[in-house]
Amino acid sequence: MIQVDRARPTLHAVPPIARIEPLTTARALRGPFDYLLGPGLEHVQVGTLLVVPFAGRDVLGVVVELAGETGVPPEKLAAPRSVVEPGVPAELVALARWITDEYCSTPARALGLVLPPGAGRATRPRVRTRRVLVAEATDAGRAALADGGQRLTPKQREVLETLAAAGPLPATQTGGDHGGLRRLADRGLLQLEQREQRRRPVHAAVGARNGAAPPRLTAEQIAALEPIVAALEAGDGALSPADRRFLLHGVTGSGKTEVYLQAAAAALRAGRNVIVLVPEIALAPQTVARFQARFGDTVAVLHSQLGQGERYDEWMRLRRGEARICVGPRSAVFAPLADVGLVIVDEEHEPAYKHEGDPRYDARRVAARRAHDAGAVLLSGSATPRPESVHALRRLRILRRVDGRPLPPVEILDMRDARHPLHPVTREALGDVRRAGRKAIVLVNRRGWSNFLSCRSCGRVWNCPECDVALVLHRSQRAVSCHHCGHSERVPRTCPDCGSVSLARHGAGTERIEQELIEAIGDPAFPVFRLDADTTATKGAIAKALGQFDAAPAGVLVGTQIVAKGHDFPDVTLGVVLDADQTLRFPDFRAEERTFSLVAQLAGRAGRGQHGDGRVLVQTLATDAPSIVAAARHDSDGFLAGELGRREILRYPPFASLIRVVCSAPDAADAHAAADAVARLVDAPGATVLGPAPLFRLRGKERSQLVIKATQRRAAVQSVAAAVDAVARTPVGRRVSLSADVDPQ
Ligand SMILES: Nc1ncnc2c1ncn2[C@@H]1O[C@H](COP(=O)(O)OP(=O)(O)OP(=O)(O)O)[C@@H](O)[C@H]1O
Ligand SMILES: [Zn+2]
Repeated sequence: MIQVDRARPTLHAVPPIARIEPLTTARALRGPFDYLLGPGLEHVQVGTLLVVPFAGRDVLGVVVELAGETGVPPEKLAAPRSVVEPGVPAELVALARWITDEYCSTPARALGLVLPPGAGRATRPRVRTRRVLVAEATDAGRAALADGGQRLTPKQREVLETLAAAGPLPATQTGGDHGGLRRLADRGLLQLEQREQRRRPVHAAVGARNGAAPPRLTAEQIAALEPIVAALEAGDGALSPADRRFLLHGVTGSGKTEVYLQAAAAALRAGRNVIVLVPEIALAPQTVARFQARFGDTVAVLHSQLGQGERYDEWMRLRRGEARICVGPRSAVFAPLADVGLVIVDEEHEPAYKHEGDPRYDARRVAARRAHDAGAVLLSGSATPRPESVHALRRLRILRRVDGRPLPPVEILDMRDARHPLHPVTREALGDVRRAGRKAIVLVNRRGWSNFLSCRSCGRVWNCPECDVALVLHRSQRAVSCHHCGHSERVPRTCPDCGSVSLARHGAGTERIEQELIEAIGDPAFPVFRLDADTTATKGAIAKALGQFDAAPAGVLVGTQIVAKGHDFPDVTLGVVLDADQTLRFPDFRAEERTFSLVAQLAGRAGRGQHGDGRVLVQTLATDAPSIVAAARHDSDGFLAGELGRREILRYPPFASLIRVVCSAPDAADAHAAADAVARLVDAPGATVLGPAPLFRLRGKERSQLVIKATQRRAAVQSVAAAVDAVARTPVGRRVSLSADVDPQ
């Protein structure tokens, strides 16, 4: 490896040079590095994976540029050792390089996002295509069966008959052994061949009711689809990039998925390929199933719950163009499709689009970038879009549900004097649903039994020893646990400070509400299903629970936010939100947006079927909160206008970009000093630095935070990245871990 002296470049014209980013974790080394492409490597392109000698060992590297000259004397250039197949498309290399700069990351980390499944840092691929030996009868073999001209043993006849009837079969399914098959192959009676076998992922199909035939669109769906299709059919350069970015803002139940499906069909007709992002694969079984029902094997699904072999095969199908639609969560934005013509972002308001590890990318922003680079149409959709998207994208409205029903009326229930977690009106309404044999959904945005425990005599509160937060009681596990670090201990019986045995439980989570509902309803024919992180820890559990609720003739689904996510159950007539202001109590500029979307999304689950109108109840202490009032009126335009006005005054996104820097260390003074040092170094036009401010202790680490508000995003990101790097190298910086998060959620 040779570091180029960029200050005094003496350029040498030489045979092809590959600029390669080695996939190492070292932050200090700044690539790319030049390597000489000798004989046998003429076919190397941008995106080719190569094993290269680097810092005394062999590492995997990605070609990011080809060049005809170099600043390194040619005799000092090393040569790559070997090519590792498959490589990645050049456009994904460009996307990864953009992410490096956009999200304060490193080239190796960003390139790690676009590699084929299984090709981590190892210099040898860990997964490959699976091959099986396949036997197929030849014409001679068929003739031998028919005229008996060839001598065949009964066993040989049986094998040939099987193959003649079934067509090509894996050798193990022919009934013959290996030697026997070989002998028949040698006589030309059958053909033996290694063929690729696809590992096919299986998906739970929840409620894919609409089969493969598209329904007739409503007038509003047609009006929304028209400009999208026009943009897909417009030639290159006919439209500006801004005219290719759409926001489908349709009320819950307005048939947005159908618009996506038909837009995808239009893209395929135009010869282009499609990426469909969903917030979380486990929460989107209906969307996945609808795409598969409509497009069959043209759809590949990519997500982390697949086995590595399945993921590899799906990735290869996309890479080779055998599959032309990729459906998946945020990482599917890196699908290796060529010629992408349409990128869909479903439920674009969902925080799951933000990746919380380095690189801390926002898949919505990456989707916009990828669409821009590919000349593709971007189609984001939601019933409760983010103010950012309303501000930036061409908005297409759908105001009515496909079934022509109005959105259900929403009542706000004042809980300020309540003694019981369920308001009397809520109890009554549940009774009505039970008598009518329908379904209800109850949202409690917190799992566990109660939020915290305190001692009635001395006031002690049980906190996590590692984090500054209260421990939550989980009765069935007989434990109190921390929802931040997972710390868990036995439920206390006495107070260790004063010895009192009188302990108070405060608040109600899903576990307690489940119990309250069972007691209040008291009817085995009206079951209560609970859906939260505790009941769905195992793979496939969410889809299973949703499937059970869907299949039940009647009942209640109680759970955390999961219950409000885009599900389409036709017989839900009541939706209830408990403690609706809980999300407002977070000190976060998105608190209003989150609260509005939670209430509006839950409201959207009710009254979608032919069973008459739905009803929605919102229990809250903050009956006047603008986000709750607006959601109760289904007034998303009013809410968005108010929210955009507020953000403009306060300079929050979309009127500025936010960058958050968190410094954490065992010692609070170190964390604060590091944050302070970063604050002093950040210097970019139009950027203001807020903080340092203390954050609550997490996993035993004291934390200090800065928030940078920037009007010139790129300059601010660069300045923050440089400041963080500089502070990390100081004595105090070595005792602190620093992370920079662009577009924090
Ligand atoms: N034109 C149509 N005619 C009849 N049924 C339709 C039509 N379009 C969509 N549907 C059906 O209406 C139901 C609701 O559609 P869909 O789930 O796409 O709504 P949505 O807008 O995505 O709602 P949400 O925002 O709540 O997720 C689905 O069962 C879908 O198959
Ligand atoms: Zn903890």
